[in-house]
Amino acid sequence: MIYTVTLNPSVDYVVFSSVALGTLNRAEKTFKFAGGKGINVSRVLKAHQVPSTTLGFIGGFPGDFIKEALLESKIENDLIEIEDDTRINIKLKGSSETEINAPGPVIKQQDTEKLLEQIKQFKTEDTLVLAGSIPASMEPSVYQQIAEICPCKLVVDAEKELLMSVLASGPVFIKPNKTELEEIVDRKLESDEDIKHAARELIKQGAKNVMVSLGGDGAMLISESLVYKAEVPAGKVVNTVGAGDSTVAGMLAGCEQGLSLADSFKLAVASGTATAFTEDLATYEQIQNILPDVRVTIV
Ligand SMILES: Nc1ncnc2c1ncn2[C@@H]1O[C@H](COP(=O)(O)OP(=O)(O)O)[C@@H](O)[C@H]1O
Ligand SMILES: O=P(O)(O)OC[C@H]1O[C@](O)(COP(=O)(O)O)[C@@H](O)[C@@H]1O
Repeated sequence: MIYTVTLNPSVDYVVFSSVALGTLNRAEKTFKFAGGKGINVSRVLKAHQVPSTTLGFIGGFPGDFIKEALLESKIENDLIEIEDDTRINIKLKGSSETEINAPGPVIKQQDTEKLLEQIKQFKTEDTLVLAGSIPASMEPSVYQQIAEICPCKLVVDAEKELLMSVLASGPVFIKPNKTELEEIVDRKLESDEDIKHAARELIKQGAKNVMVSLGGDGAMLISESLVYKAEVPAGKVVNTVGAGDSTVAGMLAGCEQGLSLADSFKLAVASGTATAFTEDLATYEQIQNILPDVRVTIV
């Protein structure tokens, strides 16, 4: 089983509107989606017909919205109910994309312990996807703690210290975007060669594979001995929220379906791009339509 863990889920409130600060703006259209990185990974895995169970903390009316959405999509969950409200993140789609992600609810120590107990029960053949930020009330060491007790394969998509803290546990893959990788190595990455070297620094610290997403420039997959680059087709970008999560889900789906590393990577990038070209997360058909136009090469 694939378990996705989202410590800080969100309702994503997507607002298509021109934005002028300090005055009234009227939106053209709005959408509410069940979000947060692990939840998005589960939703796109579902599109690939790969089952998963989503874990984490959920509370209040935004929590009810997310549970309802998971139920509707027939995604299993073992979410822990908390008293505080799950956050609402604002995604403004004007002439450019602006995001405001909230800090998240208060998580009590006893609830963190419940989650750790759930994770300890996983089997060696399971996969745990640990993704996204942690609520401001949680200890930053929680990712490291989870990685250390996790008895199965680990996949991580998170920023800076959270990501760094799990490397020693040997995640099978991690997915920083280029900006996140630059922040980690504390320098600008101008070329594929620069990205490769930066990714290999994380491999030296324990990561098995590093998938670096490059927005409209596609992605790179770097391991100790190989480097793949994927280029994406041109298209109309509608909403990139969840594109990175879709990439993670596509990679997992490919591996789960027994595809080669290169073909899994191709499916990952097609999944990310298909999501960037649509309002919500991509459907199976949208991903399949993009797939033949993704070009993967060894660099
Ligand atoms: N402008 C775009 N055009 C085409 N594909 C895109 C675009 N932006 C994102 N994607 C796709 O989504 C993937 C993840 O996007 P990225 O922005 O790098 O990740 P994150 O959402 O984690 O910041 C990319 O590797 C690519 O496949
Ligand atoms: O946990 P964080 O880092 O605040 O990110 C949460 C946000 O990221 C998302 O999961 C989207 O992530 P990506 O665009 O990186 O795929 C949203 O659903 C959510 O609002």
